[in-house]
Amino acid sequence: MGMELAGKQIGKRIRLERIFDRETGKTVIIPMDHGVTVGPIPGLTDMKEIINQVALGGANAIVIHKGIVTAGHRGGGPDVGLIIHLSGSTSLSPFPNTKTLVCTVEEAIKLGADAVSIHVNLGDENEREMLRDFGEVSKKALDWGMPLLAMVYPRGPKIKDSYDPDTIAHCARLGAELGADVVKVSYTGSEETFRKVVEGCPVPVVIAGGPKMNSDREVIEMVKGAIEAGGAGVSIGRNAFQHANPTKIVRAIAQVVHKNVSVEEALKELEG
Ligand SMILES: CC(=O)[C@@H](O)[C@H](O)C(=O)COP(=O)(O)O
Ligand SMILES: N[C@@H](CC=O)C(=O)O
Repeated sequence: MGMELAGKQIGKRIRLERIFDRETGKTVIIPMDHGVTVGPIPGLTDMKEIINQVALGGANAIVIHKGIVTAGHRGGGPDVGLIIHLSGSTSLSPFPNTKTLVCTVEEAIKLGADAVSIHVNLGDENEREMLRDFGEVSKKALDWGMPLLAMVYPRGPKIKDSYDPDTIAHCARLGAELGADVVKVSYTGSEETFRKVVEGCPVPVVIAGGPKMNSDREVIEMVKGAIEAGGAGVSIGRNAFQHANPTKIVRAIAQVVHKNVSVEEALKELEG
């Protein structure tokens, strides 16, 4: 291995340590990029405040768009890893599932990013463009020693069940094969089926949260299932920032992710 390649790999490793807990090797990521997709939804009005609340709960990293970096930087409080999202699309578009690149790896570096993320929807009519973008971004990320998180979801006319375990395993595997350091996919609904996703993917897998659930128990059970299956953590947005007490729910999730506490213990944390 030449010096140049070794140097790049140490860059990725150092940055990954800012978004993964160094002791547990796991992560609690809170994505807050929804403003681009659906506008200023509840929970994401005051970005400084919500970033502070999830950081106080022990989040390891947040995902935000480039323009929010300045607006959301607190300059105080517990540090939280910064993942800048490179993809965008809106619910207003005739092609809401076609993501386009809205930021570059170089811009993210200038903004202080610890990692970048990209979103690809498999099965979309414009899948080929998103795959081409993915390949180009992963090359740039490797060149710059910048960790890459890939959010890969099955969304398109041929997708009958976007939670089908084999389809989600395909999404995770594609993320790793195209050069992501971490992949984020939907939870398959059970520990047993999610284990197959993890086993089929050579890089860490984290779960997305999905729409706001009806109870804390549902959220915690999902996190527990993912961790028991060998998942590397979570990337949960709405179920964290739309919770009545974001700091508490993030703390409870972090207890499961990093300490593997039981569902009951985590729920007690929420009551306390
Ligand atoms: C806004 C999005 O497009 C989502 O994919 C978001 O980035 C995400 O990571 C998931 O957030 P949840 O609210 O947990 O579904
Ligand atoms: N590391 C930064 C990320 C956001 O600006 C922080 O914790 O404030």
